[in-house]
Amino acid sequence: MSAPERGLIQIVGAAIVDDLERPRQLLAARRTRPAQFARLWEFPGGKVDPGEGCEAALLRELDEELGVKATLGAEVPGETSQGWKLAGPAAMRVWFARIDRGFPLPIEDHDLLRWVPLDGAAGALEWIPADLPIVEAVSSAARY
Ligand SMILES: Nc1nc2c([nH]c(=O)n2[C@H]2C[C@H](O)[C@@H](COP(=O)(O)OP(=O)(O)OP(=O)(O)O)O2)c(=O)[nH]1
Repeated sequence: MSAPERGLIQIVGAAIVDDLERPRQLLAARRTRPAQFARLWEFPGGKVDPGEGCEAALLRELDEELGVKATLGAEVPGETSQGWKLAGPAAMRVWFARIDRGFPLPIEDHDLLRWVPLDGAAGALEWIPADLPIVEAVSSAARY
């Protein structure tokens, strides 16, 4: 996995879908903090720890935040090697993911989880603004 470059904070996020082969539904999570993002919807995930690989970090975050063991599918490629540019000095790599074990619950950082149809997902919820192009890319990557 590529190490963080040029001081950008590396974030990883999961587009959890009902089925990696024929995705129809996306699992969105509503943040509780900080104030600027509270009540906005996002991809579960978080910061990559120093020395940690991006995919390992994402699997760890999904376990901590939602209580699930997941398998990652394809990456949703962003504009840079560090993924999609977020607000501030941060970028997020995003992978499709499928839950293998556990029922997803908002254990940490979220107060609600919701499955939304991939078709129209960007308009279905109030996403973190930086996530909108990512949600659109996820929806179109899943179209077949
Ligand atoms: N997880 C996640 N973070 C996002 C998304 N979009 C977006 O702008 N962000 C921002 C919000 C935060 O500033 C940052 C992620 O940090 P975080 O707070 O989730 O990471 P963490 O759980 O490891 O945090 P912490 O324990 O160090 O506070 O990226 C998204 O879709 N998912």
